[in-house]
Amino acid sequence: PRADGFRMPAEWEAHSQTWMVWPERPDNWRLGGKPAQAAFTAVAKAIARFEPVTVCVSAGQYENARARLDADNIRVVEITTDDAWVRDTGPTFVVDRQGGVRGVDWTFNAWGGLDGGLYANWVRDDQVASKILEIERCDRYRTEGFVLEGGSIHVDGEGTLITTEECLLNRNRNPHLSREEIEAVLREHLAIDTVIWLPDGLFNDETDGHVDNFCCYVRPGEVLLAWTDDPADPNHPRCQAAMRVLETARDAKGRQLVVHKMPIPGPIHATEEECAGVDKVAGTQDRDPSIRLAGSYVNFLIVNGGIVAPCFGDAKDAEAEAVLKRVFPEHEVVMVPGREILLGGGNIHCITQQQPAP
Ligand SMILES: NCCCCCC(N)=O
Repeated sequence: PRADGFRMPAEWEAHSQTWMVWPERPDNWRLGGKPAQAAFTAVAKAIARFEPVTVCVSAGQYENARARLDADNIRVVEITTDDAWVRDTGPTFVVDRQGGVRGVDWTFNAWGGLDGGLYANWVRDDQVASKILEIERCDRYRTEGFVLEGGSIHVDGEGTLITTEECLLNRNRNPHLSREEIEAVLREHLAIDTVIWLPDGLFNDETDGHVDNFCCYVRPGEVLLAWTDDPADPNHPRCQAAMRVLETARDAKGRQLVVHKMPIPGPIHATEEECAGVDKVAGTQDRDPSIRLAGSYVNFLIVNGGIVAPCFGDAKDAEAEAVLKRVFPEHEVVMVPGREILLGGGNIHCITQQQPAP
């Protein structure tokens, strides 16, 4: 893409729409996905206030999804997928200066394949990016054999990318490549010059520490980092290590970074009842009340003129909303319940994929 004049725009640059996929697999979503479908519907309707939304759904759920997504700005199309994480299975869109929009179709292996992956078969999810690009008639760059999820990277649109070593250097993604070789693929595909490597992402993040659940860009030169001051919290050393990197980093323009802090909700755990509603299937990640969930207010989506962020019914919800309003004074901040999405292992950024305007 870089050689063709394309780059990955920042999330705050104008969108033509946002993509989502309807949840249903009963071994990841409790009660056949019904509570998650309600949560996804609320997210879709919140986004649709700011920009068009396309929701991809299976044939079996088409009629139900179409009926429940009853808003003008929401289109519903039928495609087959394995699950509903379009941040990771969808294309990473790239744009040029002449109004061109194309997509990078990364190889997907369910967050680790046979070495820690979250479900046993991911062929359909590895096809999602190309199906979306077909629907949009966008040209496609396929990175056959290079595994990456969109949730594991954030860019400032000016040549800098932030990611985590925990994910991109994990042996279950690209064990055949060195850090330098991975950086070279990112530089070429996204037209970035500098990679800022945070050591680890959020504690117990089943994606192996996706950056979109831990640290994101607010504007060029300014980032938002999940933060705790509690030395007893297992996130404490992770936050400290990330801060040390961010304080000494220089971005592609040579800027030092301003680091805004975002509180971490919880600790949040699934209840016995919530876990009882999830099918047990060999090869699929198990759900247990003893496991602390990787809840994060950083896992929000920037849309045209708005911020759509998760709330958790947590004591820190109000503080999180205030932080978002402070760092995004030009955007309308909308908080949408995120617990049902978190029970599936991610949140609002993970279930969305923005398509930049030409
Ligand atoms: N159970 C699968 C969870 C995947 C979460 C995706 C993400 N970007 O966080």
